[in-house]
Amino acid sequence: MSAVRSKICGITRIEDALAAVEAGADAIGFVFYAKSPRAVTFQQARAIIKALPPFVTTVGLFVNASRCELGEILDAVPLDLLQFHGDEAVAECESWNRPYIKALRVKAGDDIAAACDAFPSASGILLDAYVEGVPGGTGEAFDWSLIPQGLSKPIILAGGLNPENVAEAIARVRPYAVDVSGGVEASKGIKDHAKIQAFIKAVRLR
Ligand SMILES: O=C(O)c1ccccc1N[C@@H]1O[C@H](COP(=O)(O)O)[C@@H](O)[C@H]1O
Repeated sequence: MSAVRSKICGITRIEDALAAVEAGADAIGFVFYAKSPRAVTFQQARAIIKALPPFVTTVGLFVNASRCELGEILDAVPLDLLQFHGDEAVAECESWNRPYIKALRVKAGDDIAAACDAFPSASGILLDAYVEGVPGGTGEAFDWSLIPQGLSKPIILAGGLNPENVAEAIARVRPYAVDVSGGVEASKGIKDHAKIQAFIKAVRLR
């Protein structure tokens, strides 16, 4: 099995971004969703990215953003990958001509294979927990046994992951990558560097 990649999401401070990179994270994520306690402005994200060494993937997370808002952010911030975490249709995700991943919020009865197939242009599909009324970043895990084998896209597993459960999650789901936000925080939007290190260590031990 090839190495499982990791993304630390909800970065709001330069020191947290550098701690994630130092620990070995492959990607860091910026939440451009005003209702999130981890929301960043484009100025914040730009300053953090400027402080990064090379070869770290920068991901911008959006939830049903307007074209105007998204366009302004893409003009201002050098993002490598877009993460659509709302109800965006495939045409909208594709329309920016940037690599993107699409988040699906999983609940019992969902046809995950069909949902993956609905986004053929996505670089990967992120599976997160479904929590009514909240688009993501809930800290809730979902039932990993709902994920079928042989999906058409690389799977990024998210939702309630933390240093204690990520190894089991990887063993059971065998995802391409894992994504964490709340599970490595000291408080909302502020990362705990020891938790980031423990998380990446657990990912790498798999
Ligand atoms: O982090 C947020 O605040 C957020 C807000 C809206 C949509 C998604 C959000 N985060 C993403 O949610 C998943 C799971 O997060 P957690 O580890 O359970 O806290 C992850 O992909 C985050 O990128």
